[in-house]
Order: sequence, then C-alpha cells, then structure tokens
Amino acid sequence: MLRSCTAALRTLQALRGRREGVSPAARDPVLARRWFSTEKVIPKDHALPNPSWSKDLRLLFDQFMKKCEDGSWERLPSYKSKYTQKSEDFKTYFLDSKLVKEQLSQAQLFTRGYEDGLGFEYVIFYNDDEKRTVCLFQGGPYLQGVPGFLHGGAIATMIDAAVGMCAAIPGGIVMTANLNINFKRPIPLCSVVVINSQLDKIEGRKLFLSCNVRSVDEKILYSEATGLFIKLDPEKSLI
Ligand SMILES: CCCCC/C=C\C/C=C\C/C=C\C/C=C\CCCC(=O)SCCNC(=O)CCNC(=O)[C@H](O)C(C)(C)COP(=O)(O)OP(=O)(O)OC[C@H]1O[C@@H](n2cnc3c(N)ncnc32)[C@H](O)[C@@H]1OP(=O)(O)O
Repeated sequence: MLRSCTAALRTLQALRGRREGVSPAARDPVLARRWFSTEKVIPKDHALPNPSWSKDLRLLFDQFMKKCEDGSWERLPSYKSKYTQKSEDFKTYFLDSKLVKEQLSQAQLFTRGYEDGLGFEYVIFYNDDEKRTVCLFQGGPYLQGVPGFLHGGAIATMIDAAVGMCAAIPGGIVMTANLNINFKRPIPLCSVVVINSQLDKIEGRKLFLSCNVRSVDEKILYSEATGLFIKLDPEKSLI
C-alpha cells in the first residue's frame, strides 16, 4: 500500500513537472526507470526462508520442498495483503466497496504484521490427495505470554490460520465458526513446531477439521484442536 501511495505521489509530482515544462523522467530518475523498463513490482512472498529462520525451520522447509518435487505437496505462498484471488473474491462478494477503499487501505494479514523473526514465521504446505496441511511455525519474541513461552492467543491464531488454509483450498471462501483448542504443553518461545491439519468431513457448507501441534521430533504433543469452517453464502450479507 505504502509502495502504491509512493508511486502515486511520484506520478503526481512528475505530471506537475510536465506542466512546468520539465520532463517527468528528468525530474524523477526512479519514475524514469519504471517508465522505461518492463520491471514490475513483485509482492514479497513471506513463506520463504529469511535470516531469522532457525536451523530446524530451514531443515524442515528443505524436506518439504523436496516432497513438492513430485507434485504431491505444494508450498502455499503468503502475502501481507490482497495478492490472492480468494481475497479479491472475498472483497467483491462480501464487503461494501466504499469500506474497502476508505477503511481497508492499511489492512494487512494479522500474522504478517511483524518484522522478520519477531512474530509469526511460518510456511504452509498442502497435500491435495490427503486434504491436509503441514504448517512449520517459529513463534518469535513478540509473541510471549507466560515468560519464555508462546502466548495462547498466538498459538490459537496460528492454528486458525493453518486449519483455515486446509479448509479454504477445497472449500473456497470460508470463515471460522468454531475453534476448540486443548493446550497440553507450553511451547517455548522461538522454538519450531509443526501444525498438522486435516479435513475430516464436509456437510453442505460446513467443513470439519482436526489439528495437532507437535515438536519437530514429534515427541511432544503441544496442542490439539478441532475446527468448524463455514463456506460463505454469496447471497447472505456478512454485515
Ligand atoms: C480461512 C481462509 C479464508 C479465505 C477467504 C479470504 C481471503 C483469503 C486470503 C488470505 C487468507 C489467508 C489466511 C487466512 C488466515 C486465517 C484464517 C482466519 C479466519 C478467521 O479468523 S474468520 C474470523 C472469525 N470468524 C468469524 O468472525 C465468523 C463469524 N460468524 C459468521 O459470520 C457466521 O456465523 C458464519 C458466516 C460463520 C456462518 O453464517 P451463515 O449465515 O453463512 O451460516 P448459518 O448460520 O446458516 O450456518 C450454516 C450451518 O453451520 C452451522 N453453524 C454455524 N455456526 C456454527 C457454530 N459456531 N457451531 C456449530 N454449527 C454452526 C449452522 O447450524 C448451519 O448448519 P445446518 O446447515 O446444518 O443447519
């Protein structure tokens, strides 16, 4: 958003320059580069390694990337805002367009709001045959609850995001209607955990899923959850 505001400002300044008899490119070399090249602004995919990723997270990431090679698994990209067809569809069908323009200009995905390494570092892989996702998650220092451990709300957020993606891929535009979590062991801050989600059943617009959160060596079961997601009805207003 900030980038597009800056771009708009540059264009405006350049056009003002044209009225004053100065070529826009001469006034603004950045704008000139953009106008005369085919370069496009590519949004950052946050579901890729960055320097804050621990060795554990990188190792697991590499293992799953290998599993993607035969097409059985797929890495799901993740953006701060709006770059998926699903989020555009959601706005089209369920949000008032005035609200989208005026109030959502600053909006970004809750889990991607922190600087690298401080909050939610994660990548989700999807297996279509098995209708399941595996989310590799490293919870950073800004997600502390009880000293030294992850906040339960941060764990719930990641479970919701991981289970939600497992529902949204086959289900389309869905929302969480119910999420039940048993917190069995506290998760150490900055450690890596594996969130396994599974689509169990679909009944009409209802998708039932289950989930567990385990340590990398699978020896510790941190949390278990079940979720109910509802496929939104385009005929029904959300507000
Ligand atoms: C999750 C991905 C979403 C994808 C879409 C958008 C963009 C994607 C792009 C990027 C996203 C990336 C990652 C996503 C990350 C995180 C996911 C976050 C998800 C959320 O953070 S989301 C916020 C919290 N969420 C809410 O804010 C919902 C508030 N809620 C409602 O807006 C309505 O409640 C709604 C719409 C859910 C249903 O409303 P509705 O009118 O369409 O349906 P209705 O009420 O008729 O229920 C139909 C049948 O479900 C049964 N049913 C309903 N609720 C039940 C319950 N709680 N327990 C047991 N059964 C229940 C009924 O009993 C009936 O059952 P039956 O058909 O058998 O009679």
